Amino acid sequence: MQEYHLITREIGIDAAHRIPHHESKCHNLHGHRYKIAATCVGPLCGDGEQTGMVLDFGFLKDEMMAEIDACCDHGMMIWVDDPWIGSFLPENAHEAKAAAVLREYRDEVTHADQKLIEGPFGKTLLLASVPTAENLAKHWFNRLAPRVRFRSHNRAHLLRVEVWETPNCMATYNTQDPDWFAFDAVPKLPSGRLSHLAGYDSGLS
Ligand SMILES: Nc1nc2c(c(=O)[nH]1)N=C([C@H](O)[C@H](O)COP(=O)(O)OP(=O)(O)OP(=O)(O)O)CN2
Repeated sequence: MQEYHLITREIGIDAAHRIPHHESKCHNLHGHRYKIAATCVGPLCGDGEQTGMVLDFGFLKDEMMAEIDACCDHGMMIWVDDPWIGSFLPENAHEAKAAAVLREYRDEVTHADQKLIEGPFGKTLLLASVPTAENLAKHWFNRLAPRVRFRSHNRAHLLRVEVWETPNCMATYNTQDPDWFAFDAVPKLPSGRLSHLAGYDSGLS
C-alpha cells in the first residue's frame, strides 16, 4: 500500500488590511503579524535531491515567499471594491482618470485574482474579495497549489493553507478535491493546469 506523508511550512508577514463591512474596530485600516502555514501531502520522493521528502521545505518556502511575502509583506491588502478604494489609487489617478484606472484594476483582478500596485501608502495588493483570514487562506491556497505540484514534479499536493491573523485567530482553507478529504483513500495526484504561472515551463498541464 502506498504511504503518504504530510509536511507543513510556516512563514510570517506584516501587513495591513481592513474589513469594510465590519461594524466594530476592524473596519479601520490596521495591521497584523500574519502567520501562514501550508500543508502538503504526498508519497516520499525516491531519487534525486528530494529523496525521502514529500517536497523540500526550502522549495515550499521559496514558493510561499514568491506568492505571499513578495506581494504582501510590509504592504496593504485591500478589496478592489472597498468603498474607500479611491484613497488607495496612485496619486496621479485623479478625478476623471481615477475611474478609468479603477476599471483597469478591477479587470485585472477579475482575470488574475489580484493586482499589485504602488499606491499613496506604498505596496498595495488589490484583491477580489474582502481580506478576511478566510478569504486570504483560499486566495493563497489557489495560488500556491500549482506551484507545489510543479516543485514536487507532480508528486505532492497542497492539502490546506492556514492563516493566523492574531496568535488566537486562525482560518483554514482545504483542498476541495473530495479524494483528498478522505485521506486514507488517497488514490492519485490529480492533473491540472500550470500554464497561468509565468516563467514555468513544466510540461505538467
Ligand atoms: N472570522 C473572522 N473574524 C474576524 C476577522 C476575520 O478575518 N475572520 N477579522 C477581524 C479583524 O481583522 C480583527 O483585526 C481581528 O479581530 P479580533 O480577534 O477582534 O482582534 P484582537 O486584536 O482583539 O485579537 P486578540 O487575539 O483578542 O488580541 C475580526 N473578525
